[in-house]
Amino acid sequence: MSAVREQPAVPPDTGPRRAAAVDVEGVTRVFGGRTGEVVALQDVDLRVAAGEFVSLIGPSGCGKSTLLRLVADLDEPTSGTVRVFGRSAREARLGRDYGIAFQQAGLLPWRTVRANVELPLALAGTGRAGRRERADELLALVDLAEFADHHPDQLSGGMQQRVAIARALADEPSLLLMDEPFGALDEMTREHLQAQLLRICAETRAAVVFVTHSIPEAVFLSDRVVVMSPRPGRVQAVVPVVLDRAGAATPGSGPHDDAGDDLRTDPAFFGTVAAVRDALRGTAAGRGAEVR
Ligand SMILES: Nc1ncnc2c1ncn2[C@@H]1O[C@H](COP(=O)(O)OP(=O)(O)OP(=O)(O)O)[C@@H](O)[C@H]1O
Repeated sequence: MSAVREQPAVPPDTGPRRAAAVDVEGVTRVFGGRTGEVVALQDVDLRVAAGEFVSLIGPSGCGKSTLLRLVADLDEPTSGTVRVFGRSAREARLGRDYGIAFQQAGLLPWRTVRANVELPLALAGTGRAGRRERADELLALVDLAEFADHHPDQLSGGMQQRVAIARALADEPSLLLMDEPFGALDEMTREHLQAQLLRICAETRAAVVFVTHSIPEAVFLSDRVVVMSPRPGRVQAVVPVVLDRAGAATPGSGPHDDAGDDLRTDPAFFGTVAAVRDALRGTAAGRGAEVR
């Protein structure tokens, strides 16, 4: 446990100075309310390097979504700073530096599924033919090609989430902010999309900040798993994930072609799952953490 805790939430700066995808420094977020103040986050530091995949995990109410919302400039810290590729969170939002897929799909009900996926491309000025081609490619990726002309209310919750994931990927952002994007999906679809997400991130070199309640999901996807403590939310532990992803990606098997079964049965995978579980037990002892 102590070896795990010693891992920094801020990875060492290597090579020439390059802006981190996400740089959260000393962030506190206090919500005021009639029943008193809630310190959702206290003095949180988190640095996500360009191209790095970091998951946030922790008991319900520990501030994971709040942290993601601060990075996405959907909320502001009470104190501390948030920078995205060296810019303020607001500048990054205006510059569309990232794609978002949150728990609620947030699709526009009056647009077709294809038109929803095309939206970031339209904002980026991509021509009609290019938008359509890319949207259809992404809809095929999330197995929704035949629903391109449907409207969101004709789709199940899980299908809507998959549309939101396709939309988040449309403009090949260098940063993806994902809040339990696979939460409403069945296990097989979930594993398939996890593997697809890894493949896409490897191809596009996108950094990802990913909120989940699932320890195996966090370990399967991440370079580092950040374990947060219950209120006030803080970074409690950081568990590095060292898996032989390249070795598992042989043709016909591994995360690049199927659901990543080779990795999921690797002893190193189980060992890391156990390390995250231990870290969570440390943070959530007696508090009934909602983690699987
Ligand atoms: N807009 C708000 N106003 C008041 N309190 C809030 C607001 N948003 C979040 N909180 C509080 O901040 C704390 C952290 O909430 P947050 O949603 O970030 O937790 P979480 O770790 O994402 O939880 P879960 O795993 O259940 O989704 C909670 O106590 C919550 O009640």
